[in-house]
Amino acid sequence: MLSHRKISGASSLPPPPGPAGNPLLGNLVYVIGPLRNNPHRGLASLAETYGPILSLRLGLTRTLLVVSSATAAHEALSKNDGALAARLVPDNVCALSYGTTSMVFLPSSNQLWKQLRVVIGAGFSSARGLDVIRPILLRSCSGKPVNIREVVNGTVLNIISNVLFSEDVVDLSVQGTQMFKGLIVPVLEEWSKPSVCDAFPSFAPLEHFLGSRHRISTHLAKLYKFFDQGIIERRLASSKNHNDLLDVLLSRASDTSTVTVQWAMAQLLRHPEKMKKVTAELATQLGSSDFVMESDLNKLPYLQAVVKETLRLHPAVPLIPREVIADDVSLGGFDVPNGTGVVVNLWAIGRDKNRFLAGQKAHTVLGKLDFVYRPFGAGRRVCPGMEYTARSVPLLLASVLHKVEWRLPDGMAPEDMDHSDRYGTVLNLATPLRAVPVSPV
Ligand code: HEM
Repeated sequence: MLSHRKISGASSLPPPPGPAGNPLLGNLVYVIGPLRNNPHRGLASLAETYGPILSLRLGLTRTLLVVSSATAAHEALSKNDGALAARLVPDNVCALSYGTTSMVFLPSSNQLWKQLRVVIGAGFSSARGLDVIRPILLRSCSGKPVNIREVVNGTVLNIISNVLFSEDVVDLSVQGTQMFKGLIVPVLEEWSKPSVCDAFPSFAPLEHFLGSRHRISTHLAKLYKFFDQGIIERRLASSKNHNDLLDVLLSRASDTSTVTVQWAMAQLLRHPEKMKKVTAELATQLGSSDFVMESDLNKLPYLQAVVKETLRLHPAVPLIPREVIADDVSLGGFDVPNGTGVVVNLWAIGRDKNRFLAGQKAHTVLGKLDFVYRPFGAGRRVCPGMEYTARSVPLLLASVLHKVEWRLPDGMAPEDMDHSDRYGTVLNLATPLRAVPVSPV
């Protein structure tokens, strides 16, 4: 549940601008209405009217600040790192006490949070696990359409579970992926939606018995059972932190990487001349070698730029939710009281027309970008998978592309592809990407 802290005393600074709201509900109707689906787009268009720092009121007491420029994000996440080091905890993640035990939501002062960051940092800083990318190449160039997400996801889950538990979660030869996805998808879907309890905590008991909290508890219980009795039982049984690490595996690590590879493939299929350039780079640099190795990556600057550009246009985590936990905080010259929720809109920042002249056109500024737009966040809560992803996602993309020619199914033209997105726990393609792998001539 969103915490309701005491608002600090009067400030001489003005509050940020924002749309007028109902006296009782504030902007709540807007937040659980038009902003419920694709909030990254709705918030970006509000920023066009109200500027890079705007405020929304939820109910009588809760204020949400939306940050939509790189400068304001830097001020929020880096300069005010300590003051904004807490996560905004939405009501929906409180089911089965998830929000109070998950590393993603624990306060940064919590001992378990500190321990888990060390565990993850150590596990993901080594090259361990990356060799399981190879099975992607075991697929045949069948000439039949395949779902790119499914091609990549089983492998990603195995990379991550190998790093965390030294064991495969998904046996690629059986249908483990499907079973796993069937259990996790409903949880992720529910988590991504705002709840009326975010503004009115007193509704929580009702939600607990009838609403989304009840549904999430049921789904989560099934998922925990799957892991406790399932494929990785032996290993996890000896790990004291297994649910905490499991949470990282489920909610953060696997879908973010999969969806990034999927978006990169979508952009390349939509821009065949860029696809040609990236596959030519692979052919020149890797020659007859069957597998892409991590050591090959520094010979593939164009492919690396494709990944960066993908993260700019389609950040897997488009909104970063934080909460102010200190007094006397100001952002962009506005007063930001203790207890204010702050949402950094990475999607809007990556498409800032003043900064990226290319606007929404992908690949035209390839190579010139660095992570200035922060697709992994910043400060003490920066994504602990950042460095690992910088190695694993290019390696995954290279493995999908090397020695395979990908075509759109059913004679579809690149301009007919559906490029719209869908906000969930990660920013996904609204229409799953299907393509046909064939052996290159
Ligand atoms: C394309 C891949 C990924 C992207 C775009 C991404 C993005 C992000 C972003 C934007 C945040 C919020 C950071 C902030 O608040 O400043 C985050 C947090 C997090 N990420 Fe990632 N991530 C990716 C992959 C991974 C991987 C592979 C892991 C596995 C270790 C991971 C684990 C986490 C965790 C545990 C947090 C919460 C950290 C905390 O609150 O202390 N992520 N990620």
